[in-house]
Amino acid sequence: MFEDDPVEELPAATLCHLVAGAAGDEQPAGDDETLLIHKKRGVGSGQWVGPGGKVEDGETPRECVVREVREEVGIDVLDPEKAGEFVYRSDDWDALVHVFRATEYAGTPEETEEADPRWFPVDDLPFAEMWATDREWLPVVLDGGTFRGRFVYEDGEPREVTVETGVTFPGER
Ligand SMILES: Nc1nc2c([nH]c(=O)n2[C@H]2C[C@H](O)[C@@H](COP(=O)(O)OP(=O)(O)OP(=O)(O)O)O2)c(=O)[nH]1
Repeated sequence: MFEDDPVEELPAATLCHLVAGAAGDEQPAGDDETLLIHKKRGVGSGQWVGPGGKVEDGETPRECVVREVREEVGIDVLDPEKAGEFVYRSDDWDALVHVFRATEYAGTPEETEEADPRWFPVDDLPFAEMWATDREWLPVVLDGGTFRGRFVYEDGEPREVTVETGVTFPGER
């Protein structure tokens, strides 16, 4: 899928999708829920997204996602697992985005300068206020699956949407 795209030259970024059930004291009650943030600044501000951000020099994507979740909502994710990756291209920002799924965390999500966190039922997500193409892959990730994708936006609209599910990430957990 990335054959004609020099993805290794793109800046790397991450997203974390935390899925929690009714188990454990600090987990929300009821069926599975997932933590989204209402992003206050940066790429995608004003939308509901998974916490995450840009990978810094010398950092692995897994280290980045742990740091970004701590910075944005004040919790530690304990078991981030690679669940997907996609190329994102637009008029003003290109990236290779590594998507992680996690089920274990320590702490309580709190609002920060960057983000307002909220739990959503996994089957009732605010897609109208999310990136248009997230609906193509987020249900797969929340259901325990994997994907690879390529999304090209022009004038804020998706022009190219390609998703392959059931992929593997050799060398990743
Ligand atoms: N949900 C979703 N997130 C996306 C898409 N494309 C895309 O780049 N992102 C995410 C990946 C990163 O988490 C985020 C870009 O990084 P950021 O602006 O949050 O970076 P940062 O926290 O390091 O912030 P900053 O210091 O530059 O302000 O946008 C997309 O199509 N869907």
